[in-house]
Amino acid sequence: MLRFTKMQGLGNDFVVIDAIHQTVNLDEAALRRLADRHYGIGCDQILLVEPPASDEVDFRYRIFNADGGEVSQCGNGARCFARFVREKGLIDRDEIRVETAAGRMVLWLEAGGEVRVEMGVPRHAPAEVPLLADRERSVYTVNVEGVDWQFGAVSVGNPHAVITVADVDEAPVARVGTVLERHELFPERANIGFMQVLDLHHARLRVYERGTGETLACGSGACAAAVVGILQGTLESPVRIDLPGGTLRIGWQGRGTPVYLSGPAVTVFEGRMAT
Ligand SMILES: N[C@H](CCC[C@H](N)C(=O)O)C(=O)O
Repeated sequence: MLRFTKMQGLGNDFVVIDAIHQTVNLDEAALRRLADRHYGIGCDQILLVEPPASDEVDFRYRIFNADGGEVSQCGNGARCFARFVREKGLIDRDEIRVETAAGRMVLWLEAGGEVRVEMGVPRHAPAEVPLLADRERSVYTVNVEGVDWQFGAVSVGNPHAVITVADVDEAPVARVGTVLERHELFPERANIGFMQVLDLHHARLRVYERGTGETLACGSGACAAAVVGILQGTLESPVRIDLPGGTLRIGWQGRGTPVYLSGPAVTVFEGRMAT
């Protein structure tokens, strides 16, 4: 039986598994079943907590989308990871250093119950997003079903395209998100954000996530939207991002500096599942 903890960050939900104190062998089919909301536990992503590969970090953690694909970054997941290792007594400090496939991050469990994450330095060059483009632009254009969509592109450890719209409630998230998530422009596919700027420090956002579909919140998507808005001159740090599941706070001081994400992380239930 596989022991797991169900967690959520603004409704973006996770199955978190301690792969330090139990042997975990989950192939892509097993991961998909685990994430399935009818035949399994149900979640947007699965997080595997592993021992550190070096003494410079406290843990390593791996991220898998509901489609079973492994990815390198998850902002809401990082906060839940921090809450998990602290609640399980796997660490007795509120500052946690972790390594993912995207690199190293530092997380802080804060007094008010929120978690702050240093998400790393955003990357803007097309080859680093990755995005097929001849050069870096603040705005790219793609045609979907006869309509030109303009977007900003950035990697925050995972690829994001951010489209600015007048009203996120009217945005064609599923129709356009489905096409763009797997568009040939994005060699590794992409997370597609639809952002409505409200004022210089405040925006609304919906995200069609790579490998999962639209989620109630996307932490890396909120970081990507804030970075794109700041570079396009429509936002200034700090930025409050309102997603369907709630609000995240982003700070970024500009190119070459890390982006910071703050928000909640909640344990929902513990369980065991036959795999
Ligand atoms: N779907 C994302 C991974 C999860 C990101 C999201 N849940 C977050 O909070 O950042 C990707 O394929 O890069």
